[in-house]
Amino acid sequence: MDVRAAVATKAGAPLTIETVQLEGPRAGEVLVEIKASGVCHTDLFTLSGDDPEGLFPAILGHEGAGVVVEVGAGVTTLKPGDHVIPLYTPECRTCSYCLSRKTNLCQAIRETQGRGVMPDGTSRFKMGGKEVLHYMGTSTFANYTVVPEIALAKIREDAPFEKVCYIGCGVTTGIGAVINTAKVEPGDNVIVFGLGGIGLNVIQGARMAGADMIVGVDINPAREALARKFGLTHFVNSNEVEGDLVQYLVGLTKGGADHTFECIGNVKLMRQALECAHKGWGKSTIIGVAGAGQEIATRPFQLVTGRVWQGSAFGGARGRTDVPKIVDWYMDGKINIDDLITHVMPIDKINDAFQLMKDGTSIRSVVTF
Ligand SMILES: NC(=O)C1=CN([C@@H]2O[C@H](COP(=O)(O)OP(=O)(O)OC[C@H]3O[C@@H](n4cnc5c(N)ncnc54)[C@H](O)[C@@H]3O)[C@@H](O)[C@H]2O)C=CC1
Ligand SMILES: N[C@@H](CCC(=O)N[C@@H](CSC=O)C(=O)NCC(=O)O)C(=O)O
Ligand SMILES: [Zn+2]
Ligand SMILES: [Zn+2]
Repeated sequence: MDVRAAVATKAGAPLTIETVQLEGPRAGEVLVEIKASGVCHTDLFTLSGDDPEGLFPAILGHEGAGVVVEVGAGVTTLKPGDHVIPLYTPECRTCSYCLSRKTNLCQAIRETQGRGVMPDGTSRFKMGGKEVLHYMGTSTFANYTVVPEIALAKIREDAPFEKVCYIGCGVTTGIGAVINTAKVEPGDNVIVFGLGGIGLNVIQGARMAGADMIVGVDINPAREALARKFGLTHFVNSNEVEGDLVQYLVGLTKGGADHTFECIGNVKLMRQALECAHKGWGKSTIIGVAGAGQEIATRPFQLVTGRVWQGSAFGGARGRTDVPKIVDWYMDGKINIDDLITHVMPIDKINDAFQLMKDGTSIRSVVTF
């Protein structure tokens, strides 16, 4: 079938809207009509050429929501008409990672996903007779996509696609990092570096967890007002801090934070986030994704003296199990998504969504089909 997709032809180039041929679902796969997709900083990161796994030409997008159109042979848990959110972290429930109960990083299809192909090693997308690659196993910047059954969360049918698509990455990543990975406790002091589409959800999660001080660090002063609505208690514009930012934050939190989160993807800030965690017990969680060749560093003494450095992918969430529950939280008014979706536009305007992100004007843009 012909589908409309925003194609990333090469690193650094704008996406182009194209008619692409999509083959139907093979065994274990599902054809999904994508109704809406958020644009995450990770899409921009891969498009920029910084992603060591970035491959072109490809159809990016990993924050979608839509409806099942057709299922391939052997698919038992989904049927046409079901509403779904594609998962870049699948949940097969049978691999050793899933069965360990120690991680959400299901590895059932990770190798082929990283090569931009379906689990059988081929792509379903073609343009002008040539293969176009999948991205993160989801490729939601197309009005139809094919996704493995294990990478689809079935969600309730009354949830609006334009809002809950954001649960496909940003909401779950931010709130999940607080609840599942860091396990923030009532009364904890928290510092969040980066108040964008992820960091504001970390703030929202910290408030849900009952944190006391919730400090946000950003260079964009426009982020303060919205962050306060989500639970921020102290805003720090790092461009305005005189002297050492780490010392300033340690002073503000009277000895360091119980938990810090890096939500930018900057290795220097990852170090600062670790070093302003409390001596003896402070935990620093890296969420931001850094480019090829970037490495983190600190004095080992920072860890010897009790700080813990860890990371979080997709908020530690097991997608098929947890995503439907997060959709319920939204529908029950327990979490705020609406105020974070600052721009909605047709897929034809997707390059505007990237520009708004680069300019620091948007929190989340959602493209519709
Ligand atoms: N680990 C995971 O599972 C996931 C990781 N990510 C990553 O999280 C990071 C954040 O993504 P988004 O929130 O969508 O990006 P965003 O662009 O919406 O937000 C980034 C924020 O960082 C701020 N910032 C930039 N440079 C700064 C600096 N030097 N000091 C202080 N603040 C600064 C910006 O002003 C902005 O508010 C990205 O690296 C993204 O790739 C995103 C989703 C999932
Ligand atoms: N491909 C990159 C790393 C990209 C990355 O870290 N992705 C995150 C999700 S970011 C979502 O917006 C993730 O979950 N990673 C786990 C994984 O298995 O990919 C690189 O090679 O550095
Ligand atoms: Zn993302
Ligand atoms: Zn698995």
